[in-house]
Amino acid sequence: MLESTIAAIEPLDEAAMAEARELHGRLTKPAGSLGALEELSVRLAGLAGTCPPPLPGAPAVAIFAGDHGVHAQGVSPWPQEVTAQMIANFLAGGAVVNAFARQAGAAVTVVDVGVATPIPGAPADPVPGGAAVPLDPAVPRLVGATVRRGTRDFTVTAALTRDEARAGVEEGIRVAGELIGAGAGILLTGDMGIGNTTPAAALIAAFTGADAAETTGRGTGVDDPTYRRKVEVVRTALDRHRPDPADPLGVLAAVGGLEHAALAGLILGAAARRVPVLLDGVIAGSAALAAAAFAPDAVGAMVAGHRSAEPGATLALRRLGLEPLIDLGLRLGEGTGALLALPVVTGAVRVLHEVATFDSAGVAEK
Ligand SMILES: O=C(O)c1ccc[n+]([C@@H]2O[C@H](COP(=O)([O-])O)[C@@H](O)[C@H]2O)c1
Ligand SMILES: Cc1cc2nc[nH]c2cc1C
Repeated sequence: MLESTIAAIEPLDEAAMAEARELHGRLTKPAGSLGALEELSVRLAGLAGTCPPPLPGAPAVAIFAGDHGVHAQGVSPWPQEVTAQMIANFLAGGAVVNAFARQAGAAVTVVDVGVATPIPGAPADPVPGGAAVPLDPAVPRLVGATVRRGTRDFTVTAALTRDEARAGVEEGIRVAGELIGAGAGILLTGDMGIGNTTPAAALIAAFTGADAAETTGRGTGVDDPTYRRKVEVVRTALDRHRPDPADPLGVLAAVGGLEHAALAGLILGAAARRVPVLLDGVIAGSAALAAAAFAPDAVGAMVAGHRSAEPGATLALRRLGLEPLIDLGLRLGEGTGALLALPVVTGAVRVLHEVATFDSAGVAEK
C-alpha cells in the first residue's frame, strides 16, 4: 500500500497554475496585494488540476495518538496517562480542538495508533482500523488501530521495527482514504502524545541535518534542566542510530513515533488523491519531512497552517519550502493551529471564484 500510494503522487499541474496566475492578474486588486494567499490559491489550482480549484470541501481533522518509550528519560513533565485522558476529553468534546472544530464545522477523528494506557470510558466499539469512518462534525470518533502500545525508548534501541513503522504509515494512508471516501475535501493533521516533541525534534534533525540543539524545543513547557536533558536525549539517539534521511522508514523506526509515522501516511494518502492537507505544528512538520522523503511531490498537497513555537517546526517548514499561514505562538498540537488556518485557505480559493475582473467590473487598470 505504501509503494502504490507513493507511485500515485504526481507533480502539480503547471497549466492550471499558469491559468490561476493569469486570472489573479485580471482580478480587481493590485497585483500581489493578497500576498501569500495568491501563491496558495495557485498551488491549490495545481493540485486540483483546474482553475479555479474547488472550494475546500468538508474539513476533517485526524488526531493520531501515541505514547513514547523515551518518556522514561524525563523529557516531559506530564505523566504518560495524560495521552489517554486527553483522548477521552476529545471524544467528550471538551478539548480546544473540539471548540475550534465546532467553529470550523470540521469532523474530528481520533486514531489510536500507539497509546500505552487504557482510554478512560473509551467506547466499547471504536471504529476498527481500516473500517469506514463516518464524517459527522457533531460526533468525534475513535478509531482503534493500535500498532504497539507505545514505542521503545530510542536512547536504548530503535523506537519501532521497520514493520511497525510501515504499519503506522499505512494506517495513516488508510485513514486518509476513509475520510476522503466519506466526503472530506480537506484533511487537517492533529496529534496527541505526551513526549512526542522529542521524537519530532529527532526526526527533524535526521531529515534536515540540523543539530539537536536547534531542533529541540520546550514542548509542553519544560524547565531549563529538563530542556538540557531533552537536547542530550535527542543527540544520544541520533549518535546511536545514525538514521539515513534517504530511508524514511528507517528514520521513523529509529527515532520516530507511531503518530509521526501515521501522519506521514495521512499526508501521502491525501497527496495521492490530490486533496490538500493542512499541517498543524511540529509533529506534523516532522511527519511532513518523512512524507517528502518518501515522495518529494507530496509537498504540493501540503499547506502549513501555522508556525508552532517549537524551533524545529520552523526548520521543517523552511526545508519543505512552506510559509505558515498564521503565526500566533501556539504550541498545543491536537490540530488547533491547522483549524484556525482553515478560513484563510478557503478565502484564498474563494477569491478565484468570486472576485470580479477589471474588465467585467468596469474598473480602470493602471
Ligand atoms: O504542535 C506543536 O507544535 C506542539 C508543541 C508542543 C507541544 N505539543 C503537544 O504537547 C504534547 C507533547 O509535548 P511534550 O512536552 O510532552 O513533548 C503532545 O501532545 C503535542 O500535541 C504540540
Ligand atoms: C493538557 C494537555 C493537552 C494537550 N493537547 C495536546 N497535547 C497536550 C498536552 C497536555 C499536557
